[in-house]
Parts: sequence; C-alpha cells; structure tokens
Amino acid sequence: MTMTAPQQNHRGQATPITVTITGAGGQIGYAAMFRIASGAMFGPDQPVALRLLEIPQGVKGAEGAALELTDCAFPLLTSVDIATEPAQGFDGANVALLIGSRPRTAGMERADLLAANGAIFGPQGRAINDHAADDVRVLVVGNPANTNALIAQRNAPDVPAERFTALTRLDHNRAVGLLAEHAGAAVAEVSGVTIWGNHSTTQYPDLSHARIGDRAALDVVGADWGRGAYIDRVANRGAEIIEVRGGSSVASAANAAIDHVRDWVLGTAGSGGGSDDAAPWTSVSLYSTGAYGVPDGLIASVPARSVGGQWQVVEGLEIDEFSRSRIDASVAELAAERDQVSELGLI
Ligand SMILES: NC(=O)c1ccc[n+]([C@@H]2O[C@H](COP(=O)([O-])OP(=O)(O)OC[C@H]3O[C@@H](n4cnc5c(N)ncnc54)[C@H](O)[C@@H]3O)[C@@H](O)[C@H]2O)c1
Ligand SMILES: O=C(O)C[C@H](O)C(=O)O
Repeated sequence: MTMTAPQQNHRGQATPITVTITGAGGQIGYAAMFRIASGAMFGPDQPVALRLLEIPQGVKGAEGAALELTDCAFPLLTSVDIATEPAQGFDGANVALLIGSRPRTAGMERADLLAANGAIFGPQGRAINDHAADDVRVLVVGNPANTNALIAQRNAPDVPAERFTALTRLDHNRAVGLLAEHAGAAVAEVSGVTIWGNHSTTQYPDLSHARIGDRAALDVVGADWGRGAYIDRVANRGAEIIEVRGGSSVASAANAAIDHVRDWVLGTAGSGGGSDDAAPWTSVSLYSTGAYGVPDGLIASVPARSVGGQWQVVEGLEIDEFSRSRIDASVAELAAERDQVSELGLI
C-alpha cells in the first residue's frame, strides 16, 4: 500500500494509519505524539491511531500522555492504545517508531550496551515480523540507532529489509541549520547536504555537493571551515545539547523523526516526490545494497529521496579522496558494531 493519499474504508471514510511509538512514556515519545496526532506526520486529512508501547516502569508516563491526548481533542486521532507486550504494541502497525532503548550508564562497557539493546530490539523485530501490517515502515531512534535497527531487521526475516531505517535526519537538519547560520543564509536556500555513515561522532556531514542558493556551499563558507570545524560541530551537536541543556535533545529529535516518516510516506519535502536528478534530497540510514561502497546489509546513512513511498539512494555523486576516507571511517565503525552484535549472537 502506498500511503500517498488518505486510505478509504468501504464507507468512503479515511482509514487511520496506525503508528506504534515505543518508549512512549519518555521524552522524545512525548514530544512526538502530539504533533503526530495533530497531522504533522501525514497531513491534515489523514486519521491516525496511536499505540504506545512501554515497559512497566514507564507505563504511567504513557498513560498520562494518553490523558492529555484526549484533552487535546485532535480531530485526526481515532484511538490511543497502551501496551507493555511487543506483540500487542505492534499489532497492525503501519509505522513503528522505535524510540525506547537502554541508555548507557556509568561503568557500562559498549558490549554491555549492545547486549542490553539486543534484548530490546531482537524481540521487537520479531514482534514486528509477526504482528505488524504488511506495509510496516520502521524508524529506529533509540541509540545506538543504526545497530539497533540492524538487530531489529535481522530478527524480522519476513519484512522487506528496506523497511528498516535509522534516524540520521536529526544530524541532517543540524547540518543544514548550522550551515545556514554560519553563512547568514536562509535554511530554504540550502540543498545537497549529506550525512554519511553512523549516528555517532564518526558521521560525515558532507558539503561537497551542497549549495547555498546558486553557489557551491564550500565556496561560500570556505573548505577550511566546511571540512574542518563544521564537521566536528555537527558530529558533536548531541553532546553540545546535553552540555548546554543538561539533557539530550528531545524536541529536535522528535521533529526529525516526523520529518523522516513524512518524507518517506508523502515524498521528499520540496521535491514533490519527483525523481529528477535536481530534486532535493535528505539523509536517511538505509539498509545497504552496496551503493557508495557501503557493505551489503549495514544500515548506514546515505543521501536519499523518497519517491512513491520508497527511499531511493541518490546515485552518481562524485566522492573525492577526503570524502572517501571520512565515509570509510564511519562505515568501518558500523561494521565493527555489526561484528560485535554478531559475536553476542544478537543477529
Ligand atoms: N537518533 C537520534 O538522532 C537520537 C537523538 C536523540 C536521542 N536519541 C535516543 O533516543 C532514545 C530515547 O530518548 P528519550 O530522551 O526519549 O529517553 P527517555 O529515557 O526519556 O525515554 C525512553 C523511554 O523508553 C522506555 N523503554 C525502555 N525500554 C523499552 C522497551 N523495551 N520497550 C518500550 N519502551 C522502553 C523507557 O521506559 C523510557 O520511558 C535514547 O536512546 C536516545 O539516546 C536518538
Ligand atoms: O542521546 C544522545 O546521546 C545524543 C543523541 O543521539 C543526539 O544526537 O542528540
């Protein structure tokens, strides 16, 4: 099913799109659900049914949010269900936002973090496989997002692999916003920015093909900055937010998740869903089939457009030596994470 227009039931009423939000009692879930219910994800004519999946410790937060959803009287919101079992939470899901994850705590090794998240994303992948709608689209937000998406995908053998994605739209939006700010340009003038690789500090925010209006972005801002301090600023923006705010990004993460799914379902913003070579693109962590030398099966960030409800990698971009080494470094980190979760028997 392509969800480019509201679906209709036999009485001619639009059928709701079911969105499952995991970690719905947490911060990003809370920031996302009201905007989804108000129409920000699928437009002003498409009803939405929400399923909120939490663990028992977090369920009160989801219940409280559900009370507030009622109090908003959103015309597009047809139902809110709360679940603590993945089978129930993903039942009939058209869109699954996997936000809840196990954060790293003091003294935790990376292998412990990957194992703890494997215990979440393996069973959730299996539940999606067995209970979600045939057209399910999955976006993983919970960190380490790319590898959690890989674990879920590998546990859902009946779901087409390309339906599992991870969020690098926040990094993309940060890259666009910080570039526009530095150049004194409007956000709407910026195009052609790409985030490559992992949602981590090894990511490569690439301005090689970026434009500000009709000028090459690197000519406007200079390669020293665009291939130096800019990369570090974007890649470390999450830590900057934590330092300044005293907590990790919430509203911008929820906003990016909504942007990602909206573009996936309705077509890349501003491109009208067109596939012409000049149409704008965004950055999405997609299941690799080998484009740009990313090994098959990794879920890595690439430039992509959404056409007809499907992501398409932007092909044919020239990759110079500097970009190649940055992409390879981040992809190598993803491959190492894949090897670790493989050794732990999680995939
Ligand atoms: N990819 C990105 O760009 C990006 C950006 C910001 C944050 N994040 C990540 O998003 C995640 C959520 O952030 P937050 O601020 O909302 O955290 P939070 O701690 O406020 O909320 C997380 C919620 O998930 C729930 N949860 C834990 N395990 C669960 C499970 N198995 N099933 C269902 N729910 C479960 C918890 O009970 C909690 O309510 C974190 O991993 C964070 O690092 C990712
Ligand atoms: O939660 C974090 O560690 C940071 C988050 O991934 C972010 O990019 O803001």
